[in-house]
Amino acid sequence: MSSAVSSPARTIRIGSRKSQLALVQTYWVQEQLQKAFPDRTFEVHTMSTQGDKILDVALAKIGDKGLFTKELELGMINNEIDFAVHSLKDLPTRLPEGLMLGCVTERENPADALVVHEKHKDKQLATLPAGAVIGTSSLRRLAQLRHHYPHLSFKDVRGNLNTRLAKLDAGEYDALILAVAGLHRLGMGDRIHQAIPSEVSLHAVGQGALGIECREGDAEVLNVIKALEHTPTAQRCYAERAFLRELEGGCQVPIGVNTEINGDALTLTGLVASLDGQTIIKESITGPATEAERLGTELANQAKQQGAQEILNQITAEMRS
Ligand SMILES: NCc1[nH]cc(CCC(=O)O)c1CC(=O)O
Repeated sequence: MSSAVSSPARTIRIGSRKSQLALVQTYWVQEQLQKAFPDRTFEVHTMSTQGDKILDVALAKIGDKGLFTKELELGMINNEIDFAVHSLKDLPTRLPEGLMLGCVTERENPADALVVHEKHKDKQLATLPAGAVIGTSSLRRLAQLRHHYPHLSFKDVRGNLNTRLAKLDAGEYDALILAVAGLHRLGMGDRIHQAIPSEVSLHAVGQGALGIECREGDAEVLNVIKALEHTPTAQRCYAERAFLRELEGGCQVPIGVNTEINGDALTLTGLVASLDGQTIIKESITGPATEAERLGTELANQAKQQGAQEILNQITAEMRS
């Protein structure tokens, strides 16, 4: 007599960058999925991405999108891993053929944080001395802070969070701007000196959420990762990503967003700034949360009518020269 033995559920291979933040995020995903699917096996496979290797070039000058995602995407296409966990804000708005954004997890606080050198512990952004050196690699943070606080100066900073904080503490900078979410996830929330309000600086598209990318048509994997989807975060991020997708050109651009959901309505605010912080275009749109992408695209077109395209063209030209 033969007994029918069902084949064991296939092992699911999770791809991750090797940075400390990436690993914390990936192990969190693994743990949540293991709880939801106790009979399955989840393995973590780590890979270095281009962005982990090129540390001496200003991020804004590297026009290449997907700096932190390309190797993981190749891993999925070559069937070495089944899905990849990203900080959603590092995931390009256009994905390679055959891959999709399969899940967006619940967002942490998406705001940016001011982290100061010890000697400025009594100061805030507004009261830092003239010429204080703020470390940031983000054109979005640079442009918005310049607009509100023209007395500050800005210097590029690269490397993982620990490296950046060490440079701050060594006196290379007076303060840094970092994401609240990243500091919290690494247990460094005590370094947050001031959460920067959205009136001063809008956050990056997707900031504070994790995005899980997988192969299109892999229904088994898609079904597994969907267990971690947080619908309100997903709707907000789909609107934010559509806004960015419709506006961005070849390089990093100063674009910030804010989203809110009230009942069935989603409000998206989007901002495009010139690098000197002199020109700011800020527009809002409200509509059904179920039509998130349409809202994002419409808002982008609204911003273009207000002159966003000219700002972006000028930045692209400056970056190329
Ligand atoms: N580009 C770096 C990056 N990508 C994601 C985060 C952490 C916060 C997040 O999940 O949005 C950070 C660090 C930072 O911006 O300070």
